[in-house]
Amino acid sequence: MKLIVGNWKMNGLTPALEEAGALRQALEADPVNARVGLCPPATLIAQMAWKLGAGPVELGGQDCHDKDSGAFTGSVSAPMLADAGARLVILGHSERREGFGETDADVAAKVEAALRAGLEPIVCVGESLETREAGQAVAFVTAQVRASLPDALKDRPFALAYEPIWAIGTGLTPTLDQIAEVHAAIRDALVERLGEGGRRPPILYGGSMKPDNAAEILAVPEVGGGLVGGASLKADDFIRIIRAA
Ligand SMILES: O=C(COP(=O)(O)O)[C@@H](O)CO
Repeated sequence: MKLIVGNWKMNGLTPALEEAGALRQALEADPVNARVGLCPPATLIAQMAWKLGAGPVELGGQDCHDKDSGAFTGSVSAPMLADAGARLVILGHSERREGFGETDADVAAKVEAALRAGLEPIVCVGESLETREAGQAVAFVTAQVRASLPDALKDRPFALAYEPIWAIGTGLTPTLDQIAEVHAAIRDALVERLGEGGRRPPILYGGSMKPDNAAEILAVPEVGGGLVGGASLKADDFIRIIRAA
């Protein structure tokens, strides 16, 4: 079963809760054979948890601190996300790695924090355009996989997300062959890193996934779902992607 997760990034005020309600209603009226997650800004998680109830949409955070509590002004911990109603958390997104200087070691520490809180991490990796043009995409991404995943993941549920940085929010996407090549390499790196535990996690694709390209991307071998940005903000678009799964 594919896992389709929406990442609202820093978008969404209280009225956007209606989109989550519309998503729940649509999926309850016409269920899909896919797991669906939504990661709104932290400020909306608790209200959205009421809106979504025990329905078919799981809630997630977009980041967490690696400590459970303490003097870290402005940060949100994994136990806080879980307390608000989240079950998932996106970690190591390129917008965190690039914009906030997060290293692979930082991401691994956050993954451990997420696991302590009972959250299911979605760990993001992906290369820049410069790295791809230098022919280093596979080497770069598999190095990120090896260094961002702590041993604790061996027997815990989690997902990987391959998100080429140059495809995020640009309307550009890799070719299907390029996606297949990187996803196969990620699977090999997962098994090398975590043994048998590396065979199970879904490897999502993210980066300009839209209603009109979702079906072909989701059909690529080893693509276990999608991590969707802009197209998850409106329930109608997001539902079309979910139905493509
Ligand atoms: O960043 C992502 C892709 O964003 P798009 O707007 O879909 O290009 C991914 O994490 C989903 O947010």
